Amino acid sequence: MSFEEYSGIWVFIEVKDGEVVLVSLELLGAGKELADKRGTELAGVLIGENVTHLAASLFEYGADTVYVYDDTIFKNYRTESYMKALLECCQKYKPEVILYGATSTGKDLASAVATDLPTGLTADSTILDIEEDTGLLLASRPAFGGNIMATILCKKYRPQMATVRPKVMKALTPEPGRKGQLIEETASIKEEDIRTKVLEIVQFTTQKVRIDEADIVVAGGKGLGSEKGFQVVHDLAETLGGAVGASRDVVEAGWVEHHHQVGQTGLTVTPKIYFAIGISGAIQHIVGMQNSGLIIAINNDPEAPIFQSSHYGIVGDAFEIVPLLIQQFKQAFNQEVVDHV
Ligand SMILES: Cc1cc2nc3c(=O)[nH]c(=O)nc-3n(C[C@H](O)[C@H](O)[C@H](O)COP(=O)(O)OP(=O)(O)OC[C@H]3O[C@@H](n4cnc5c(N)ncnc54)[C@H](O)[C@@H]3O)c2cc1C
Repeated sequence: MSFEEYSGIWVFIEVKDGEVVLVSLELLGAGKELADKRGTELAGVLIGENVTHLAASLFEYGADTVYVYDDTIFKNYRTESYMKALLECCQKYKPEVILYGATSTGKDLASAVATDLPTGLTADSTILDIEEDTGLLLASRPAFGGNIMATILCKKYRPQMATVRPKVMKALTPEPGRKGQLIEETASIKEEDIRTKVLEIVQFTTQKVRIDEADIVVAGGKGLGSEKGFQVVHDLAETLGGAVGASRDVVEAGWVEHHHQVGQTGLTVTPKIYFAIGISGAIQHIVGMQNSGLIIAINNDPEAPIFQSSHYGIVGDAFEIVPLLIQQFKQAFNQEVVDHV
């Protein structure tokens, strides 16, 4: 494999409900730094139905080139169709690096593309850098339960690929009117070649805010005793406009659905504030929330491991403390409203 043929930093642009998802803009910001270091171009790969108009905002967020696959076959995300488009684009233009958001779509697509190319893939990266002279991508991520940062290299294959957690990188300030090169492509895949059909998309209507996109996550654990006891978590989340998270034991008890679960076998969250209420702090939970901006734990056991991973700890009974917090937050918000009138 001749590495000289490969150049350019690419970002897979994820589209949801007709809009570019935030992590793709964050990756354009991160990708721009890598592209500048290598003196190469930054490109986005935009796949979907009726998506071509979105390219304009990608140029404003730093993309020099946008490759577009706009076709009804890409209406809903399906691994086979998106993989085929991206593979063909890779084979034609040979990028040095491809970045994906570590979302369920990004993770699925990246692993399929990596297997088919084949090349290496670093999952859930939180730091990206590149060697200016060799173009070797340095993708770092927490390993061994967050105790070390591992920097993973792909020395033998191109393109190098990484998925990156949402809310870790920063999007550039958009430059209104900035222009780039739009390249419209057509993939050779046909509907009859695709084994999966999307019959229905079911929205989770019970969850007002997604936990992996929320700025505030209020998570509760088995220490709350019952589904009724867990209501304090819903109450605090509602007061703060946050999302409800949970430990696996809570999900297994059936108090909330699996899409609330934080941790190794649930979602990874990086909110600005994470409340852990009645959660012991098992390593499988910690790996899913340890990169939160501010972690506040409430637990009646002063020796609970969760306190070692928290910025603030409140030792006491959640059923006494959480209602007091709700009361204080409500008073503070009311005061703010009064102050603004
Ligand atoms: C392969 C594998 C994968 C796993 N994946 C996950 C995962 O993704 N996410 C996850 O969360 N777990 C996961 N687990 C389970 C994990 O190991 C723990 O069992 C689980 O996180 C414990 O849940 P908990 O903290 O809610 O309950 P507990 O460990 O029972 O802790 C309850 C806590 O509540 C406190 N408490 C009790 N009463 C009160 C009160 N009135 N007020 C305040 N505090 C109180 C207690 O002191 C205790 O610290 C996984 C396990 C395995 C083996």
